[in-house]
Amino acid sequence: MNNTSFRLIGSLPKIGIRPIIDGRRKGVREALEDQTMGMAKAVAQLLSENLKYPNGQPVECVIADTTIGGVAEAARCAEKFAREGVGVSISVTPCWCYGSETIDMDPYIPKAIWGFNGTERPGAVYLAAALAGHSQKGLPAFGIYGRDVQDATDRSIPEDVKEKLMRFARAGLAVALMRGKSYLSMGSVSMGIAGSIVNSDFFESYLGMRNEYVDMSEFTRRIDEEIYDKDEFERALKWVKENCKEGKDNNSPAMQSSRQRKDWEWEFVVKMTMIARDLMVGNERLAELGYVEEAQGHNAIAAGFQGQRQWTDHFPNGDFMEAMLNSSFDWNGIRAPYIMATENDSLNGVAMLFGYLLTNTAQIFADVRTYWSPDAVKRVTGKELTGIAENGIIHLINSGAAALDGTGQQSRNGEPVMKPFWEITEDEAKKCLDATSWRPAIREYFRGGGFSSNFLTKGGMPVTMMRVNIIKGLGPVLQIAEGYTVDLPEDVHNILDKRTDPTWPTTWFAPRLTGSSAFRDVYSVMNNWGANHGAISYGHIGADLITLASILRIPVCMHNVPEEKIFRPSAWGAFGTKDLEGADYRACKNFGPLYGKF
Ligand SMILES: C[C@H](O)[C@@H](O)[C@@H](O)C(=O)CO
Ligand SMILES: [Mn+2]
Repeated sequence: MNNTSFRLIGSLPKIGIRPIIDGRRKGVREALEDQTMGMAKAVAQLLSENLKYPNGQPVECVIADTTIGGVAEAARCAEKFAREGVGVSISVTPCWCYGSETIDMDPYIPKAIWGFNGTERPGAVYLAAALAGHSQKGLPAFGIYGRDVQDATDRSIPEDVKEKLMRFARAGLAVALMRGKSYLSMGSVSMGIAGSIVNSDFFESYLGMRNEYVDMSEFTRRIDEEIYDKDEFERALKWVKENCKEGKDNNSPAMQSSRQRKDWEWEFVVKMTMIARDLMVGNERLAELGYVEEAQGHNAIAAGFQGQRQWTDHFPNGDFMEAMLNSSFDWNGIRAPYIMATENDSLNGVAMLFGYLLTNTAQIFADVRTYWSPDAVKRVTGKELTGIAENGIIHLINSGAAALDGTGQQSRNGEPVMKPFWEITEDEAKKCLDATSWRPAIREYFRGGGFSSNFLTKGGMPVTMMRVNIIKGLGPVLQIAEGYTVDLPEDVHNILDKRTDPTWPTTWFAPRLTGSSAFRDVYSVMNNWGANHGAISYGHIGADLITLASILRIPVCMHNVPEEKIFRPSAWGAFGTKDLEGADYRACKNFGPLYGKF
């Protein structure tokens, strides 16, 4: 296991816990000290036992030195949190306390309040008063209030409260982790794809991120001038020869490259992979080799590679680089994935980043290529779609950036999964590699050659497809479709796959239908998708995405998450409670992007 790959600059954000108390001494406060601090400790324990940073370490919680009964203690807490690098705050209280005198006023820190549901003391009354204060001051906060009354002596956290604490903490940490990091654009706009017109106003205002841009000629420079670790290169090439099997060449004989050229292409794409990684996060070895500036990297938590067409018309394509970096393993062992968008589609890169930061798992990048209705499948294969595929399927397929974790060759309790890197075994990494062949790139598309990863995702995995789009005059919106990967009968798969580019990785996706609007049927899901790409994350993470989007003030324009799981700041209720989607738009517009005007 190797956790050095998440080596971005900036310490990992902690979760700050603020125990809030009734400030009246000589009876009230003293009687509440233990219970209040007890709640803070219980929340800290819950979160640090259950949440992990992208490097696999447990999330760190910091509790204020004292309970907070008034503004002086609130200020001391804020000072401690700033010193400790707190990025997310949770206030807890079992009693009445003084709203605006005690709340967390930092506008950039996502915040939640848990008000104990008891009646000896009115924790819920404080919760309501503090949330009203937050709303009135334009500092939206999440309210957490257990469904069932607890006894004053009960130190446990009820299940419904746990679920909300965890959902808020995962989303809040994602916000804090991306802040101050970069999206590195390698190259420019790919084939006119709007998502690769990288929009720094969006990254700065909505994500608190910055943009770095390098020309793809930087790859040529580093290859020609040998600005990479040559020892690592030798090791990497040997590993690639042993672990990455070259697949059948689908090019016509006249178009096929010579063995000698293919061997050169392999060396070239391995170098590209190392160089892209070094550009993203730096590499101390380069400083030892005399390249001190290059050793720094761009502090990139996500990146994109233009590839098509100027690069791929001449040089080997970026498929190997993108697929390997997005995966949880390479010649350096099992490690955190690097988030990289193909075709420099930064908006899909952001969706991948959301999925990654919420789950710590590798992501699939794909074209949302074809809706196959049951009738169309019947017509071309003579077969009926059955089971979860019975209403039709969507073919997710793109050369490039799908992580090899997307083969579905990792497992938990006998089921296919995509795991955080620290849970992946050597055997599972090997299985993902064995399930992948590297097919010489189709030269009609990729004149410079290269190798495309080819695999078929195992069916039966719960997954979430997501996508950010920017709409002029409105700003960014998020789309979410939860569903499952599907196993098709082999003959059906072969007929459908051969109609496309069978050298690319395929995921058959069946969204979960709700019977209404965009989820009326599978066709409507495809028809409502806002762009050519989607990012696919393991698990049903739609509820977490909705919480995350609300913190960033990105409205969700399409989702199939059950209403009881939707958790947004309490102020959202003031924009309407009947039509949650409309209320989300109004609330996001009213509060505006977290980091300032778009
Ligand atoms: C090879 C082709 O240009 C593909 O890369 C193209 O269909 C896309 O992926 C567009 O998003
Ligand atoms: Mn594409």
